[in-house]
Amino acid sequence: MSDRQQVTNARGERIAIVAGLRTPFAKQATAFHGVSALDMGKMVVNELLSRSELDPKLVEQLVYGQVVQMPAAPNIAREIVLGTGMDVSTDAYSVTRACATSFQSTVNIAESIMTGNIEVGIAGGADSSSVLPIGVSKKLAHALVDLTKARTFGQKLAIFRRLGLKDLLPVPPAVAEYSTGLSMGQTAEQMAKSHGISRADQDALAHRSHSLAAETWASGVLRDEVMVAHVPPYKSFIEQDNNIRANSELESYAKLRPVFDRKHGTVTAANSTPLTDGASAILLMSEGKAKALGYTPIGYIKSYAFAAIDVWEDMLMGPSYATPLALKRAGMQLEDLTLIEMHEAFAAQALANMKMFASKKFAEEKLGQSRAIGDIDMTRFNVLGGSIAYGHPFAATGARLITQMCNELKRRGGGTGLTTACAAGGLGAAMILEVE
Ligand SMILES: CC(=O)SCCNC(=O)CCNC(=O)[C@H](O)C(C)(C)COP(=O)(O)OP(=O)(O)OC[C@H]1O[C@@H](n2cnc3c(N)ncnc32)[C@H](O)[C@@H]1OP(=O)(O)O
Repeated sequence: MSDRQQVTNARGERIAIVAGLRTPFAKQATAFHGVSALDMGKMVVNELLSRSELDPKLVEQLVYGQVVQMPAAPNIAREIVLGTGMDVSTDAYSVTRACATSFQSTVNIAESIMTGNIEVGIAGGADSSSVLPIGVSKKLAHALVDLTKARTFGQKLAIFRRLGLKDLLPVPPAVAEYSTGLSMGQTAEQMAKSHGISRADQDALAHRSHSLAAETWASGVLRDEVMVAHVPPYKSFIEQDNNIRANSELESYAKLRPVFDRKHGTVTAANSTPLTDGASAILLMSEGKAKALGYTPIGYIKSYAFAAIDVWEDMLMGPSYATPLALKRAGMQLEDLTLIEMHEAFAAQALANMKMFASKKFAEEKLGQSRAIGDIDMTRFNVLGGSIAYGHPFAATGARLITQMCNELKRRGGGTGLTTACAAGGLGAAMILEVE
């Protein structure tokens, strides 16, 4: 069996990315405070359809995701269809793959096109860190269920007596690994220590990210892929990501105290992604359908791969496992790529992955291959800045990376670009895009 992946339908047509769009990304409890992931998802899908001038009836499937679930609307994809101008007969389902969720939704639509089940679909993801499903303690939840079964006043009183004051406190969702209890930030600390990533290197990468993202916004190129979002009840709007720091001084990064290991740590608010609100969406079609409808795709999917590793150590190392698979499936080496876009969950995580890309030992011991994945040339790496600056609404990030990569490759006259992300659960995603 060949290692090469055939990302085409039965007619040999490629999977075309026709357009991509996102809302601006806003720091927690700022411009999108009170706006749910579902509402942001509706905004972006509506605007994508309107900008594409596509008859909604032609969209056969919508696959969407969110990481922090809204219990009242568990199938966010279907709610988007029902809450926008889309046709009610558009099939819709939701997926989750933690921070790689919109890589997954994009692949789901691509695979539906590859099998010939559909010709046109929309993928994406949204997350809100401001509208959260605040839960109750396990003891209170247990008691509330028991209360529904209690028949007498005495039985009800006995149930209340089991509860202490702290059992009544609300419980927000944790940005932590379920099976280890470690937060993502603690995992980043762990990776900084096991891979010898210095505080100075982390701060320098974060500073680079902000500086490049600020330059990119100033250049005006993001206007094509970032909508102006009018925030319900439509008294305010946000037109630009609000976490990016233009003209920030590297010295100010060094002054911050570490957050996740206050005594010996190196991971700070400045070299981590902030908690963020936002949504993104991508319109995909078979190459033939795109052509028939008169669209010029912004890119095509050349290969993709997902990988999974253990969660106890180096859990955010997914790019180092998924990338070699995607490269092999594309029949390429790292140095063949025009650009590389790696999700920066934390500077420590991105730098640890970059170090492992260059390590022959890692390749031999962990990947079973004699050659290192390759040295990352910084002139091709996250050239427009990364998630540390733009922010990271978990499920929306993958589609941001894919869209931004296609548009930047196009501006550079075409080529191939790798987009890759780590995700909770020890997962990794990689997708290689080609642009003419
Ligand atoms: C697979 C994955 O992607 S895993 C990743 C999942 N995501 C996460 O885990 C989110 C991680 N991030 C977080 O939890 C939070 O952003 C934290 C805990 C790191 C920081 O939260 P907060 O303390 O609320 O951050 P906040 O924005 O208030 O910044 C704290 C301080 O640092 C300062 N600061 C932040 N960034 C910078 C910067 N780039 N330069 C200088 N100062 C900065 C702020 O101005 C603020 O200063 P102040 O206290 O004087 O006002």
